[in-house]
Amino acid sequence: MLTQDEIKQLVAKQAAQLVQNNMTVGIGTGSTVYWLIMELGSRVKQGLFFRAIPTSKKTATLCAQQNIPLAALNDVTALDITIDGADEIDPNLQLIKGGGGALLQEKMVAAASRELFILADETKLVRQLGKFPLPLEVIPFGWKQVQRHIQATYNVKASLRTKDDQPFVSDHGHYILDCPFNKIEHPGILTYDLNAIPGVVDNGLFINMADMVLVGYADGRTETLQNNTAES
Ligand SMILES: O=C(CO)[C@H](O)[C@H](O)COP(=O)(O)O
Repeated sequence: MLTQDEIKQLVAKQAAQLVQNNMTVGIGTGSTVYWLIMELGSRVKQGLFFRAIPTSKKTATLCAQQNIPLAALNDVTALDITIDGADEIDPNLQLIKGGGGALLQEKMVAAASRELFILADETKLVRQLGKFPLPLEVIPFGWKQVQRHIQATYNVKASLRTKDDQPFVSDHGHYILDCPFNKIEHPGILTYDLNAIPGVVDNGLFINMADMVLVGYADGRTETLQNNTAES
């Protein structure tokens, strides 16, 4: 049986084969994507040339260490593909992302891509989104107002994400509120409602964005799930 980390390596290795010469590729953030970057680094050593648009400072640093050429989102008109991880994936391939705090840049890069390809180990598949606390990226000014709004509207206790006993600060200088909705009945509606709250920059729901999910299982199998439904 494979460990979770070995499953991440397995799917990352397969996904790295999607990258072809001269492509512009969005590179996600997280422990699964770490293995993707390592694999792409080896392919670059063997002569592959592509441009990476990183979704976080962490990913940019890892790509640079692997000699993967980087470009900024503003330097390109469109990306061929973005490969990223996810925190939860429902049967319609709706996602919760942002466990690593990079949701804003991840969503912008994914939105500019012709295809969003998600890598996951089987623990990320859920029947309904919401067990994983939904990250809300908020501006630090008046963040407690947003927290109160979430409590009053949804009866959900949003907690300020911290790191070393200090508020976690995103690459863009924002805070993150983690919101344990538990069950999200209508993610497509919730994403609009949340983003309409003053002070919210974005939320971790990725609705109708993923085209494919490559899932790895502990027994070494992998499976590709395709997006064939629209969100209710
Ligand atoms: O959204 C993300 C970062 O903001 C990651 O893709 C998500 O948290 C999954 O991470 P991992 O591959 O480490 O399980």
